Formats: sequence, C-alpha cells, structure tokens
Amino acid sequence: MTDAARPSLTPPPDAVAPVRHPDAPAPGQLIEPHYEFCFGCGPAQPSGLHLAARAGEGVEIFAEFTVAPTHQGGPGLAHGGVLVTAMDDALGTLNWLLHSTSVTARLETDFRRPVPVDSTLYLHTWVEAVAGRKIFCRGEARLDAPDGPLALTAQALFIQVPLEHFVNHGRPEDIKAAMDNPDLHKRVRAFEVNP
Ligand SMILES: CCCCC/C=C\C/C=C\C/C=C\C/C=C\CCCC(=O)SCCNC(=O)CCNC(=O)[C@H](O)C(C)(C)COP(=O)(O)OP(=O)(O)OC[C@H]1O[C@@H](n2cnc3c(N)ncnc32)[C@H](O)[C@@H]1OP(=O)(O)O
Repeated sequence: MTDAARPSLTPPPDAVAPVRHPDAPAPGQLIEPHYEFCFGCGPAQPSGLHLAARAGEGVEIFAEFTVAPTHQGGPGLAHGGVLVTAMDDALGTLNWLLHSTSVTARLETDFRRPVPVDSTLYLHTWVEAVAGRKIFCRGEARLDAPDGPLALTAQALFIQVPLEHFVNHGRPEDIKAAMDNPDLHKRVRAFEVNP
C-alpha cells in the first residue's frame, strides 16, 4: 500500500526530524524493561515475549525475541497478534531515546512470511518524524539474523501523554505496586525531570 493510502501514518509537512535525547541510552546499551510485568519485555511475565532491546546510534532500537511454543497461532507458527505485540513493544521502547512517554494510537503491520516456533525475530524500529505530540515510527523484523529474510514491516503513530495517563487509567492495585517499586519510580522520575 502506498503512503498516500495511509494518511494518518504519514508525517505532515510541518513534522520535524526526531532528536535523540542527550540522556538517551548509549548506542549498544541494553534497555531495561519499562515494567517488570509487561507482556512484551517484562522479566516477571512467565508467558511474555521477554523482548531484549538495545539502543541504536540514531533514534532507533534493535530488539530480539525468540518465538516460544506458548506463542503459537497455527501449529508450529507464531500467532500474528504476538508478532504485532513484539513490534509494538520495540516501537514503544523508542520512548527511551526521545525521553518522552507516548502510547500507541495506530499500528499497521504487514506480515510478509510465516514465523516458526523457535525462530528469533530481529526487530529494528526507528522514529521517522515528530509533529507536536505525534510520533511517526516505522519498524521491520527479520528472521533468524539481523539481515535475514523480512518477516514483518510496520508503520505506527504514537501520541505523547503525561505520566498521569498511566496513573489515571491503570488498575489501582497495579499502579500502587508499580509506584512502590523504587526501580520503576526512579525510571519514571527520569522522564519527569527530563521531558
Ligand atoms: C506509575 C506507573 C507508570 C508506568 C509507566 C512506565 C513507563 C512509561 C514510560 C515509557 C514507556 C516505555 C516503553 C513502552 C513500551 C511498550 C509499550 C507498548 C506501547 C503500548 O502498547 S501503549 C497501549 C496501547 N495504546 C493505548 O492504550 C492508547 C489508547 N488511546 C488513548 O489513550 C488516546 O486515544 C490517545 C492518548 C492515543 C489520544 O487521545 P488524546 O485525547 O490525548 O488526544 P486526541 O484524541 O486529541 O489525539 C491527538 C491527535 O492524534 C490523532 N490521533 C489519535 N488517535 C489516532 C489514531 N488512532 N489514528 C490516527 N490519528 C490519531 C488525533 O486525530 C489528533 O490529531 P490532531 O491533533 O491533528 O487533530
């Protein structure tokens, strides 16, 4: 599909190039999960994807995820929704490079080849442009090697939100537990003092 057919995913003429935040993780640095119970990257989520993400040199993320038997859709194949989750998480992790908090508003994914269980997806996501609160991103995922066959491509629109977005909308007991976790608190504060 052409970009003209995806108006809400195409940066407007007044969009600007993304700026890597001075306190963004260094290129190559492993990025800590934003929340231990995140289905995408949380280490405490037993059936989660356990995505491991690193910062790139630009406003970009390189991430890996190995498809487990719990992620099946068809027999021996990854569920498409699981693959979109992996892409969503790798796109969401771009927040660390911009030092903004944003949420997925729109995510369009093209599935280009089947992804078997036990294969490792190598995801690459990057911010294309920013227009006010709108962050226009793209991503691709390759099979079994960073330069392996293309399995997924994606375009997304993230919208910047204040931290209150999470506090106001999340289930209260989970928000309380998250706020009581000093590690998460420290991470969230970094966003607050370096908007
Ligand atoms: C205390 C605990 C804190 C815990 C948090 C911890 C850390 C957080 C920090 C960083 C996170 C880091 C990593 C995250 C990694 C992975 C997570 C994956 C990401 C996700 O999985 S995240 C969940 C799924 N996500 C949602 O749960 C969003 C639900 N949704 C909403 O919450 C609202 O919908 C919102 C906020 C999106 C907008 O609402 P709003 O009221 O603020 O703004 P509004 O509607 O005015 O839109 C403004 C302009 O965007 C345009 N626009 C809006 N939506 C559009 C669409 N869909 N398509 C095309 N254009 C769209 C409008 O047309 C307008 O455009 P214009 O200005 O030109 O008119």
